[in-house]
Amino acid sequence: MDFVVEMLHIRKEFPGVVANDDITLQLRRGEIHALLGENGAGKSTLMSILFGMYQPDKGTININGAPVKIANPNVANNFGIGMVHQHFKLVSNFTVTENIILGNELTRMGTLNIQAAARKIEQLSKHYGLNVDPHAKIEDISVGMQQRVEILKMLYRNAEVLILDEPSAVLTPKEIEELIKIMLNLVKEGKSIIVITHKLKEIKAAADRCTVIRRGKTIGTVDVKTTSEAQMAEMMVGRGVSFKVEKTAGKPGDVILKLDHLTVKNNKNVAGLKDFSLDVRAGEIVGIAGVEGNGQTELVEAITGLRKAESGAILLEGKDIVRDSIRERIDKGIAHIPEDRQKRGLVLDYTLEDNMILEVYNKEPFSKGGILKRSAIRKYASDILSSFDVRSGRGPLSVSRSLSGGNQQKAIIGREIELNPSLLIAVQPTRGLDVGSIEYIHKRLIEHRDKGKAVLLISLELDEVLNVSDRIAVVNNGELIGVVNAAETNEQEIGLMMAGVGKGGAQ
Ligand SMILES: Nc1ncnc2c1ncn2[C@@H]1O[C@H](COP(=O)(O)OP(=O)(O)OP(=O)(O)O)[C@@H](O)[C@H]1O
Repeated sequence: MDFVVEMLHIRKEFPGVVANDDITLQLRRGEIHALLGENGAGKSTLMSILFGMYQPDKGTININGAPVKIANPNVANNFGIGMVHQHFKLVSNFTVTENIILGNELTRMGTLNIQAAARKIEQLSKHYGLNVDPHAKIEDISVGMQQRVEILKMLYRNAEVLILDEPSAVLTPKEIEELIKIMLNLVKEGKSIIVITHKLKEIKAAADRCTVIRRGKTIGTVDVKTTSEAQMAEMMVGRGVSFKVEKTAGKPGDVILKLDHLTVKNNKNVAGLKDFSLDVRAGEIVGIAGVEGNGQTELVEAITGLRKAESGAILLEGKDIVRDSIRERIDKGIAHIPEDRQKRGLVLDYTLEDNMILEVYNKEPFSKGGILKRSAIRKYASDILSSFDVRSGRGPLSVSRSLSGGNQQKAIIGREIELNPSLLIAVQPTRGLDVGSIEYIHKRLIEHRDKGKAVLLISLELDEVLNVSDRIAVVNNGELIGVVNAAETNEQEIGLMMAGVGKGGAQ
């Protein structure tokens, strides 16, 4: 068999955790190979080893049949291996071309030949159907386009093996479709791809084979065509997983959050949210459906106090909070699971336990007279971490940065739900989570609702909005297009409304 990469019996240990325990993955030339596993199963670690960022404690890597040592990412590049990380590594005020050639500059007699580089990038972009403008600035292009720049960066360096780490987590459904097309184009041209993803649907649509790992161990490699989504999910989690969200009808009570003709400016200083009115009641989950960038960020930031509202009112349990500080809003009962877990959700260099008390450290029993009470903090944090199954090497004492992305997300969700807020704002709560964790988080959101609390769910996953919400408010271009009952609508109707067509009536 023609394997371009073989990772055989790989072991990698971190303090307190064996991230990879005898893992084997063999990549055939010209295939798309999915790497599937729960949050913290060891996927990123394995790929970081292949990309030369970590050295394995045991095991061998063969490239084109010959054993190699990949000392660092430059060596990986020289072996034809490229990687697109979950969090892109682009300089936002540089152009596409400048980013791509960074560290690999074409020079002619000592001067940078940017035109030649731009021409090469244009050719590559055309050849692989990427549609990237080499002269655009990173800060002006969409996330999907930025990801293509990362792909181009690999191609520019002649990568033969492309590693994509959860590439669809940041994309809109349409961008995901385009990415799948691009991946299929790449393998048609002879490249080989390893893709880490939690989305079984995408594995079915794009991958040839799938290797499943669980808690650091290989469970097996399967042919995607002949294996169902449910079978793959079961291999991954070790039990059957329900894809359907179980919930009874909501029992909406008093209005908890009232948005009254709210207008909020976006970063470009024009109205990103326009004259927006919506009620969220106790005992209900209201989902916001919309294509990314249609006012969701402005909406959430105005409610949480991260952004000023231009006009209109925000009432929490009947009282206007528009002029309240962020802390005052938290104290009044608003909790927020933010979209960007690394920037807004966690202080990455703090321990997990310190992150668990970010909003309450100044209260008893966590501090008294300005002195932190460690034992109370540790107990509080440990309880959240075990109830949300946050897996890490040293429990509450783990540095948050060392956690896998999905476990970071679970820690944030646990912290916010534990505040028992009257209004929980959940933005993309299950982004990057495995199917088992998604099932659990959905259950907890519904439990929170059933305690008589209000939940505002903002998600780009239409399935999630449809399954979890009681009512769905659709936004387009910063305006409310309509509100519909989740039980009485479907993907088509919501999709049309997201495009700005039609209005529901369940306000
Ligand atoms: N640098 C590190 N130091 C200590 N522990 C680490 C480090 N990197 C990873 N780990 C631990 O190794 C385990 C595997 O993590 P890894 O990031 O490989 O998981 P993953 O499968 O990619 O998860 P996810 O789907 O959540 O991204 C986790 O328990 C994580 O906490």
